[in-house]
Amino acid sequence: MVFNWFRRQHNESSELPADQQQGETPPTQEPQPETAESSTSTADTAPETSADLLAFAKAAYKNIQQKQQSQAVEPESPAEVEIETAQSVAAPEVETPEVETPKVETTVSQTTAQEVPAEVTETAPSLEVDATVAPTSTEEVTTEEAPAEESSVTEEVISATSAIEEIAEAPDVVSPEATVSVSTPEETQPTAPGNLSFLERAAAERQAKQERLIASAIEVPEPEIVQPAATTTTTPETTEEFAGLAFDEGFVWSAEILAAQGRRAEDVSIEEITWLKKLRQGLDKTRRNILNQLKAIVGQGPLNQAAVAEIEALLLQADVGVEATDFIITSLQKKLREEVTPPEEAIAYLKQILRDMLDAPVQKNYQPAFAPDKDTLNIWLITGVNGAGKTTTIGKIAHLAQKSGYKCLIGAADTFRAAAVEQVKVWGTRSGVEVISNPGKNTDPAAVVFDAIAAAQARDTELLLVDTAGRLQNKKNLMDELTKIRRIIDKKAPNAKIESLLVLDSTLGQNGLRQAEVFSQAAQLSGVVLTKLDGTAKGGVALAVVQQLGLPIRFIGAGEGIEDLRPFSSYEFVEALLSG
Ligand SMILES: Nc1nc2c(ncn2[C@@H]2O[C@H](COP(=O)(O)OP(=O)(O)OP(=O)(O)O)[C@@H](O)[C@H]2O)c(=O)[nH]1
Repeated sequence: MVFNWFRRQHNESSELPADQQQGETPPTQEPQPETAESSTSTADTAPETSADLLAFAKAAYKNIQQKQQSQAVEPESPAEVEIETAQSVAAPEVETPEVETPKVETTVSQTTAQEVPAEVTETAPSLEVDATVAPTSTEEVTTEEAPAEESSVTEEVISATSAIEEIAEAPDVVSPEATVSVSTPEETQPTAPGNLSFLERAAAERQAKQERLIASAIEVPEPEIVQPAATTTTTPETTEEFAGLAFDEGFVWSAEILAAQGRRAEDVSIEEITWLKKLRQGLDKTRRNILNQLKAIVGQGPLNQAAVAEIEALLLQADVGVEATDFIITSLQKKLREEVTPPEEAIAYLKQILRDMLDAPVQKNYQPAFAPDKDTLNIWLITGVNGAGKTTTIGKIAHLAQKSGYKCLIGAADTFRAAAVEQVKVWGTRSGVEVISNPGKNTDPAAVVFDAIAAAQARDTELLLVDTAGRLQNKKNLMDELTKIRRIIDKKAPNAKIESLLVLDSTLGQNGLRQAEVFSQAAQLSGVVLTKLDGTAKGGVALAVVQQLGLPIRFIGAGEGIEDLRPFSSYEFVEALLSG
């Protein structure tokens, strides 16, 4: 099953035609349920009290653990996966579409299958902590399960095994890792007196071993790790960590955000939690520095002049922009003047104002979810000034599309800078998506787009991402170039669904907006990708973007890694911005 990141639901099979897939997709809640009156309204199934929410988070954590364990038990021969993925990645220049297409498809499923092993691998260091206690412990475990080669070894193993079993059964003694680790030293074989019977000798050995095991177990540097990490089925503790995922405040918050959107605990995935934690962490600066104070003021009741001035200053500092700030203050004042609003409700209302603002452009041209249409060619032109994160964004979207079951291709049409093509190719390799480029110098970008569309049509590509030049020095040139590209698309792929997305660096705040205005005049923009939201105090620029440009935010980036970009959700964004 492929998780469609764009639609936030599982595709039953990425291979099925769209009409069949719809039938097989399990019904899910809209990602943003709180569009109406009450921001506290949740889906019927969503837990309501904090105790319920904690239980939900625990259940979600346990489910993720179990999924990870079952996947770890059945490894998908990572060696093969790697080889084949590498093959498909390493052959971007192959011309024959018939050969290429199945490869791309293979990459899709394998990339998905690879995720978990990759994540499990990431957790290796924590598991290796045990291994360092007993460097050969892994071998020992293997030996235990495999038939022993020599009888003396067998004997040794039998007694060691029974000792392990006994100790494992004994309460509060030692974790299996520690137990295994101590079984290493072969040279410490007991020297049982020759006149003892075999059973007596074995019992003596067992006794001696047990003593040694207990003694060594006490030496384990972290005695609190008594719980067997790999087999934990008890309720997660706050300090618990599994597969690199800690059950901490961030996990609970993320689980709550998913619960509020009607997700079931068993459907919560490690990737969604990881992303939400990252988003919240990324917006930490904006939240802590500015918007938390805003919450405090709003929570005090009707706004007096001083409070209005303070809110104004706070919002402007967060780069919310004058227009959006005015709108927020006017809406708040109206509400707080009309009725006595307890702090919690005032904050909920503030969240609703922000969500409504962020969703306004989407509601004008209603689209249920921003996603490439299945079984048709979608062409997304990616524009933006150099350094905004354009190339990185293309790579991340390509990765997301692959993972979500779309056949994807990249057209390297930023031919103005030679390095740009190379950079896009690197990201193509990372995401396992082919890049169509023209190696010649000063190639016409429109010609590259032409080739890329031809390749996309030959391969039944569903999403063609086109990198475009981002220089701003000459607005007319930019406009001419983009117009030419649009003309080629209209001619060559008249039925394609076209989006023109502007990549905007959020750390630039209001300055970025001025660039955006130039682009929106030149490029018939249909949406924005907001990058570098991690670590900026200017997260409020998202509100300025929609208010001033009237454009919806389609994706947000919160890090340099391939997983650090996701489709935008106003609900998640506002919660990350305003939840303490
Ligand atoms: N922290 C952070 N860095 C990012 C993010 N997105 C991109 N970057 C970084 O921003 C820098 C510029 O990104 P690019 O993708 O090369 O930007 P570009 O717009 O293609 O610019 P050119 O390469 O100059 O054409 C790189 O160092 C990226 O790693 C993000 O969401 N967070």
